[in-house]
Amino acid sequence: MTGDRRGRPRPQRGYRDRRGHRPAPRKQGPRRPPTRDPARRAAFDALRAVTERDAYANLILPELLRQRRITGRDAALATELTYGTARATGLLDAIVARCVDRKLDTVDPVVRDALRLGAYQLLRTRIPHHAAVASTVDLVREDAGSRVAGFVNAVLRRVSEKDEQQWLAELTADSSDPLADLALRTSHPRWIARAFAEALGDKGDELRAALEADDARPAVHLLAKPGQISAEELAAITGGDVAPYSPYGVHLPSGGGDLAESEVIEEGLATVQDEGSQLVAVASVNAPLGDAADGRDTRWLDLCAGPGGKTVVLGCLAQTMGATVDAVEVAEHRARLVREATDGLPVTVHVTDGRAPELDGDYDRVLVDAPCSGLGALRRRPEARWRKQPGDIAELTRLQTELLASAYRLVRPGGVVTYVVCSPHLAETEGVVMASAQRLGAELIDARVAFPGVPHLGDGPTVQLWPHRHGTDAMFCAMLRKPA
Ligand SMILES: C[S@@+](CC[C@H](N)C(=O)[O-])C[C@H]1O[C@@H](n2cnc3c(N)ncnc32)[C@H](O)[C@@H]1O
Repeated sequence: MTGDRRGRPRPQRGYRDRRGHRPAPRKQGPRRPPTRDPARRAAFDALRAVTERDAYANLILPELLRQRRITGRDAALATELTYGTARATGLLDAIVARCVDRKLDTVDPVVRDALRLGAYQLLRTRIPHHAAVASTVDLVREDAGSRVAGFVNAVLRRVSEKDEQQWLAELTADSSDPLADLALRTSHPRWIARAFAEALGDKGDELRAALEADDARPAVHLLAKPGQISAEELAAITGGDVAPYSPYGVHLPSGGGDLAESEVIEEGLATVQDEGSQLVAVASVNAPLGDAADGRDTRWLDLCAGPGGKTVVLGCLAQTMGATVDAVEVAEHRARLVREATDGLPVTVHVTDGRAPELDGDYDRVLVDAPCSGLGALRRRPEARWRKQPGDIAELTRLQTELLASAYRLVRPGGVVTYVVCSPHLAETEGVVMASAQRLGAELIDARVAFPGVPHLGDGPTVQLWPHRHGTDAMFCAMLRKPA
C-alpha cells in the first residue's frame, strides 16, 4: 500500500478488499503536518480502512508499516493497538455506548473508530490515561477538527473512570444470560460463542478456555516445505521452536512477525502457515486407502486450492512420493496465487468450478478444503468476528455439500476424500459430513489415525482441532472412503 498526501493508507497495485474489489481512490482533503505519533496514526488509519473499505487489518497494517518505514517499538505498538482494538470492538462499543448521550451508531464513523482506539488503550494497555486520551484527541483533531476532538476528550474521560472489570460488572449486572456475558468478556459475538459451546458440548470451563484462546494473539507458525528444509533446520535459522505436532512446523517466538520476512521465506524454503492447516493437509496424504487399484497412490486432487497453502504441502509430498496434484480453484486471481506458490512442484492448476470440473476423475485422494465461515481462524483475522453473520452459514453448507459430492464422484473406489473446514460450527462440520456420507453411501473412516501423536482428538471418527487444546486454528477434518 502507498499513502496519500495526508499520509493515510492508499491501496497498492494489486490490493483487493475482502470481496475481491479494488477500493475506490480516496478523496483528497486539506494537507496536515506530518504526525509526531506514527504508531497511533498507523493504527488509526488501519482501523479506518477496516471500517471504511472492508479492508483486512492483518493485510493492511503490515503494508502501512512497510510503506511508512515504521519499525521496532512503533511497529509493535501499532500492531498491538490495531489488532487489539479490532478484536475487542464489541466490548469497546458496549462501554463507549454507556459514555455517550446518543446512540453509538449515530456517531460519525471516524469518531467511533477513534473512541474505540482510545478506549482500548485505556482499558487493555498500560499506557498512562492522559497519554491515551491526549493522543487520541490529537488524531481526531487532525482528521475531523477541534469540535469533535472536544467530544472525544469528554467521552474518553468517562471511559477512564472505570477499569475493564468494573465496566464488565456494570454491563452484566442485570443480565440473566451467562453465555452473552462470557461472549462479552472474551470479545465474541454471542452467536459465535454459542457455536463454540455446541461444538465443544461444554458451556463451562472449556468454553471459557476456548474463547479466551481465540481472543489471544496467536504465534506465527511456519511450514518447512517437505523435502526442501527440515523443521529442525528452519527452527535453528529463525530462532523458533519445532512445532509439537506437525512434522513440518515451526513456531516463531512471540513478536517474531518480522522473521516471517526472512530469507528462508524469500528463497521459497518455508512459508507462513498455521500448524492446524499443515496437519490436515498431511492427514489427507496419510488417510488409509482401500485396496482397490492395486494400492495405487499417485493421483491427487485439491478441489478448493486458492491461495495454495495446502497445495504446497501436497505438491512437496507428491514430489517426494512420485505423485502428481491437480489443483482446482474457481477464482482466477486466487488460482494465480496457487500457480506462484507451487512453481516447480508437480502441480497443475485448473481454473474451474469444483462442483463440475472437467477432469477425468479416478483420483486416489481428494482434498476438499471448502469455503467456510472461517470461525476457526478468528484469532488470525482480528476484525472478522464482527463482520460475520449467522445467516452466512446456510449458503455455505449448501456449497460445501455440493463440493463434497463432486469430490466423491471424482475419487476412485478405495480412494479417500478428506473434507476440511476452518470452522467448528456444527452445521459446516458434522452436519455436512454426516448427511453427505449417508446420501453418498461413503464409508466414514476414523480420521484420528491420520493425526499420529496429536492428543485430545475426542471420540472420532471426525477430528476437530482447537486453539486451546492444540495451539492451532480450529480446523475440522473428516474422511470419506469410497467402498472398493
Ligand atoms: C478455504 S479456501 C481454500 C484454502 C486453500 N486450500 C489453502 O490452504 O490455501 C476455499 C477456496 O475455495 C474457492 N472456491 C469457492 N467456491 C469454489 C468452487 N465452486 N470451486 C472451486 N473452488 C471454490 C475459494 O475461492 C477459496 O479460494
